[in-house]
Amino acid sequence: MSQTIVLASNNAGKIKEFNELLSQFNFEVKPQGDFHVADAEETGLTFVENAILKARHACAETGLPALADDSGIEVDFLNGAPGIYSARFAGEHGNNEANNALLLEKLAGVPEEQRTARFHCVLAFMRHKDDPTPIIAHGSWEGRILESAEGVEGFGYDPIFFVPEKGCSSASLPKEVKNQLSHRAKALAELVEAFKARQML
Ligand SMILES: O=P(O)(O)OP(=O)(O)OP(=O)(O)OC[C@H]1O[C@@H](n2cnc3c(O)ncnc32)[C@H](O)[C@@H]1O
Ligand SMILES: [Mg+2]
Repeated sequence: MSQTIVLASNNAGKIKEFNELLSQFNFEVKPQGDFHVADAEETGLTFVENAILKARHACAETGLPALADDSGIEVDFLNGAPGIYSARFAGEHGNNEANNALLLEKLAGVPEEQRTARFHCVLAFMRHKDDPTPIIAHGSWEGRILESAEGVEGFGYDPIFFVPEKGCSSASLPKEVKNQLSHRAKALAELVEAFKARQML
């Protein structure tokens, strides 16, 4: 399938990772910004609902198939917060520094074994805005919240997310390594299997 797919995201960090992860396929994936698509309203209560809302919005605006990613970090000590609200945890959408600072503050003094957390990524692929069977894929990545930021790679919560199997923050990993281990990489691998099952690849 060598077809244009709209990537229903305005997050530069995600778009970069998708370009790296999808380079092995022969779709042409263009970010929705190329079509001047603004953010969809994320009014869902689950990653799945929000991913569908974003994909449907991009399909409606462009008339093309769309792939959306709704993701975030779930912290056990905070009963799963910030979860679907990860992008706006500290109030202003996409203020990574404020979000990280607030998360560190909420975990101040909490011992290491209680700082467990995981990233989630839900992908939704829709062929058109009325597609009644979106393809949904999910990946997660286990780790814990550090006591201070480390590393300059990645985006979002990466500087404060400790990756046990590598012994460092996800912002300290080379992008190729994050792209092998991450929630997004796992979700994309699942999406590829679903595409194959539907003979779309
Ligand atoms: O909705 P779009 O336009 O895709 O962009 P967004 O930034 O609003 O994206 P989300 O609504 O899915 O919110 C995801 C939040 O989780 C964070 N996040 C998701 N994946 C991440 C990753 O791989 N590393 C670090 N932070 C991540 C990210 O920084 C955001 O704060
Ligand atoms: Mg968003």
